[in-house]
Amino acid sequence: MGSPENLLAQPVSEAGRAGLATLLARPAEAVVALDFDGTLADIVPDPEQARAHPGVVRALARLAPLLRAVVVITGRPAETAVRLGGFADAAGLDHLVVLGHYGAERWDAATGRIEAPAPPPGVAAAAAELPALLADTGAWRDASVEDAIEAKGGRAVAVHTRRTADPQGTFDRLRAPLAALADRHGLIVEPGRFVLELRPPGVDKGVALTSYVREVGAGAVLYAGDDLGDLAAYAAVDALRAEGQAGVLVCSSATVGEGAEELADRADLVVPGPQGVVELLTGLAEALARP
Ligand SMILES: O=P(O)(O)OC[C@H]1O[C@H](O[C@H]2O[C@H](CO)[C@@H](O)[C@H](O)[C@H]2O)[C@H](O)[C@@H](O)[C@@H]1O
Repeated sequence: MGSPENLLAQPVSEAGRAGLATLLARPAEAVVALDFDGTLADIVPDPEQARAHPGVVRALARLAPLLRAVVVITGRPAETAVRLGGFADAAGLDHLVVLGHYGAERWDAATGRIEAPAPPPGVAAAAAELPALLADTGAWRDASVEDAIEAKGGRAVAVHTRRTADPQGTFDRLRAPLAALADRHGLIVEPGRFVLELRPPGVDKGVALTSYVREVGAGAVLYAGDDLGDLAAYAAVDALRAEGQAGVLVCSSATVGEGAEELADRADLVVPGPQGVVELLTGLAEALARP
């Protein structure tokens, strides 16, 4: 019989292989951190129709009890990710944490409660200007402006171009006007897969991940993501590795193109979308459960 590592796909980098070996040797010190859309949930045209890939809850429930912690870090509101993920009251996930809005919000399965700061000023005012701004671009002839705007619980507002006739062209044309709108209201623009999100500055997935790793005293971290917003978490894992911690960077290659190629280039391990992430999580659980 081979070693536990041999049950799993091998990272391409030396640092990734060392990170995986440490995670498997000392799982009680390890955190597995996961993005939601594109990593745990397949990309779909309507954000409200996204769901955790079948097998995610079962794979996480097998893995979580073997590790220090499992955390989901997402641009979605925490409540949305918990609902779309089916994470509430899931057996085996009683210590799951979901950090929503890039870390501004936190849901703990242990309490079922969400901690969230007051809604940031500027979001409501920026959102009120969006319909007219989007209509003026002329890009929404075949799609609805209302369907393009995701309210995100009043803490951010996202503009989706996936359902326009020219998703990339519309995305490119909107970058400058949305940056100006965000600036006028003290917000920043977070670009993603055919989405431009106006949100408050001051937090990102890297800040959220580092703070969580320190909170639980982890010595190893595996982070899996698929989009530009995950690059901050990649940088955080690189910084932790520079401090001597173990780290593995996983890219879920949910869809090719869409602007997130840098993630695949920087990853230690590329897996084919949420199905590949489920297989990786299941493989980790099986390797760790072996006597
Ligand atoms: O941090 P994440 O969990 O990856 O969330 C980032 C954004 O994901 C969502 O948009 C993406 O998924 C949609 C559903 O599959 C898709 O239609 C869209 O094109 C993608 O960009 C979400 O709607 C955004 O609010 C998140 O910020």
